[in-house]
Amino acid sequence: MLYLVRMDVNIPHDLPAEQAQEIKAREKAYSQDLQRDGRWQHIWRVAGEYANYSVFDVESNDELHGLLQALPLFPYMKISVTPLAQHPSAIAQN
Ligand SMILES: O=C(O)CC1=CCC(=O)O1
Repeated sequence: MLYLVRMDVNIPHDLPAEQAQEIKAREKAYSQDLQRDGRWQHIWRVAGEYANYSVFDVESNDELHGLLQALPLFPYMKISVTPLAQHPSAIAQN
């Protein structure tokens, strides 16, 4: 199942810079592991915003929820999820 996910990141200004850097490093490693195993298919920066659009390919809502909840930046994110279905005019199937 495919999901379009938007993540808006809002790190509090009073979080120590070193701690923020450590969380971002863990976020990157976590994200890249999921990209390598194919479940995090795309990640795009929203131009001009501290936000991304991502596409996940997972088995269920519960699996997606588990992956998102485990994001190191999860406590500092607003996340919106859009389930994707096939478009009848698409020439490529996912
Ligand atoms: O910077 C972001 O958009 C948040 C994020 C998600 C995965 C990652 O590496 O950074």
